[in-house]
Formats: sequence, C-alpha cells, structure tokens
Amino acid sequence: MDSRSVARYVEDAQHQAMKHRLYTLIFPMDIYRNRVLLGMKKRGFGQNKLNGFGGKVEADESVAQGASRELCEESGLSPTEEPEKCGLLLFYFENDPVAMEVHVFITRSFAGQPQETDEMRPEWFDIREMPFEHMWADDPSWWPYVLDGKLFVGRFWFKADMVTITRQELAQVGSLDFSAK
Ligand SMILES: CNc1ncnc2c1ncn2[C@@H]1O[C@H](COP(=O)(O)OP(=O)(O)OP(=O)(O)O)[C@@H](O)[C@H]1O
Repeated sequence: MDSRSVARYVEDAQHQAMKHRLYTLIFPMDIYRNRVLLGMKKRGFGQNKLNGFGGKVEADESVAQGASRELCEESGLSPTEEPEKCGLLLFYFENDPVAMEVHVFITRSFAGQPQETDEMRPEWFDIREMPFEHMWADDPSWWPYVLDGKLFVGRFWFKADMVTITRQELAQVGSLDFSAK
C-alpha cells in the first residue's frame, strides 16, 4: 500500500489486506454565482459521466498537489490557494482486487478560464441542481456534505456493472488529517 494512503486507518482486516490506488477529485466552486465546474469525461474510466476533475496521484507529489495538477491538466483552471480537503472515499468494485482511495477537494480560488481538453469538457452547474443522473451513483450521497462544509468519509461497494451499489457507509468526521491521529 502507498505510504501516503490513509486507507490503513480503516479498522477492517479485509480492507487493510487490499491494495489501494490513490486518486484525487476536485471541484472548483464559484461562490459568487453558486456554481460548480464539472467535466464530461471524454475517455477512460468514467467515460461519458460528469464529475469533478482528478486522477491518479503521482509518486513524487502530495494528494493536494495531485489535485491541483489534475485540475490544470483537465480544465484549464489553476488553484491560487492550496485546495481544501473535504472528504475521503473508498471504492470497491466486484472482481477488482484494487480499491480506489479518492481524496476529495474543493477550491474557491482559481485563475484561468475553463477550456475543453482531450479528457474533459467543462461546464458550470448550479450547486443545488446537480446533474446526478449523469454522475457516478455514489455522488448524490456525499454531495450534501460538500455543500454543508462537513468533512466526510465514505465507503461504497459496486457491482461489476459499475452502477449498482450493494453496500455503503458514510459518516461525517471531525478531521481528515489522519497522520495526526
Ligand atoms: C466509483 N465512484 C466514483 N465517484 C466519483 N468519482 C470517481 C469514482 N470513481 C472514480 N472517480 C474519479 O474518477 C477519476 C478517474 O481518474 P482517471 O481518469 O482514471 O485518472 P488519470 O487522469 O490519472 O488517468 P489516465 O491519465 O487517463 O490514465 C478520478 O478523479 C477519480 O477520483
């Protein structure tokens, strides 16, 4: 397991025995107009879904750096402050021995204009009218925590169809600073 992974703090032997891959997911928020920038994923994992921006964390960067880098690469916006942590999501897919550990961030302070890239087609949405029918099935469960500014940890078990959730756990937490635990 990646030493930066916080997955080891989950008190579940089955979970701890699994390999985890680190990902980021970042949502640029326009607080003046109550909008969030989503991107239509044009290729690869989650193709044709709307989502925040993100991807795999590289070996030489922190998760926050990874979130900033992916935002620049995929949307044309660059955060002008350190992105804010808002949640941790763990995804398990039937028949896949590797769990996804997704670090969720928002940024309210960024430069640039959204631009379409090879990977994403960005579009603004009202934060209270999210297009959940075009998003991952777990998103409606935890998005309210983001809106309320509550930190959260969630685990979702997906069937191989990548749509059906067979089990889920979601809770508000006081801190996402696991290293200080
Ligand atoms: C299962 N429910 C889910 N709900 C919400 N978001 C989800 C998700 N599952 C994956 N995600 C996000 O999808 C992106 C995939 O990243 P992905 O394109 O594979 O990474 P990366 O850009 O490094 O890939 P390539 O460079 O194309 O290999 C990444 O932000 C990750 O957090």
